[in-house]
Amino acid sequence: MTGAGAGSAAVRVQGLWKRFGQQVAVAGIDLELPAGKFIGLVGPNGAGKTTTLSMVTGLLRPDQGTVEVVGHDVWRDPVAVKARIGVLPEGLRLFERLSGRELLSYSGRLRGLPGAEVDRRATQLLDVLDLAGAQHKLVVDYSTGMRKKIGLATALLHNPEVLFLDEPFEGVDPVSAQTIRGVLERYTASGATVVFSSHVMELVESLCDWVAVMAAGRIRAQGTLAEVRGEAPTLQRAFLELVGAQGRDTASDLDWLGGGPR
Ligand SMILES: Nc1ncnc2c1ncn2[C@@H]1O[C@H](COP(=O)(O)OP(=O)(O)OP(=O)(O)O)[C@@H](O)[C@H]1O
Repeated sequence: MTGAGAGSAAVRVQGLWKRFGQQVAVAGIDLELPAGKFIGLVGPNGAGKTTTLSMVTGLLRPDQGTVEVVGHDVWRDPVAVKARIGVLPEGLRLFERLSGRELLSYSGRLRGLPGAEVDRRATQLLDVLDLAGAQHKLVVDYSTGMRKKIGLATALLHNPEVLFLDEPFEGVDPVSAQTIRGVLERYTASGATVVFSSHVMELVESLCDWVAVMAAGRIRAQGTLAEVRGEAPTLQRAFLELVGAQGRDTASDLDWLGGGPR
């Protein structure tokens, strides 16, 4: 593994902004994500997680600010960055008319890997992700969980230094989630970095050793799980306090629901 070693930053974000018309999606955030960690970017719906990950991975140009991934500027040196990262984006687009095996072969060759090595890695990834039986099926016929898994295999095939995953467990059943989790744990144990977004706190708490909390386009807290949790009993409670959502009385807003007139 080259580039960022343990102790250095895998991702460094400074003064990052993104507006869509009047809507400020990301409001001048600074982030320093340590290398070799399992990192969770958490926040409520609309917090700006996807917009942030898109800018960090070179998919969306920021209005302002800089992003460095393993020491390379994402917008000045995009090829160097893209060679070192794997991305599982939101609303993953795949080549639907290829089989899972063909998709991996194609992706591996696009990445410049030798054919024999692509085949070797593809066989192992298909096996570990429980997709060996479906490898000759067209991707269009894959279920949601299978799509996430083949997307993950594609993102891992070139052995990236940093892996970015936008809601990797959404729509995934517990068995597939466990499989994905096992692969990610093995990957970070080798010194690589995983950055994933989620709004499922229990998941983040059980997987991550480092967390950044985002709300309304700003970073509300970042640090180790223990630092962000602070005195709160769970990350969920700390999160609700950080995003200012605790104590909202939904019951009185919905007094007609259930027992009232129909
Ligand atoms: N292409 C776009 N055009 C206009 N507004 C956008 C666009 N993309 C995002 N936004 C807005 O920016 C804000 C942040 O959205 P974003 O998708 O980054 O949030 P998120 O934290 O990923 O949310 P979720 O957890 O619901 O996916 C939202 O208010 C959203 O409506």
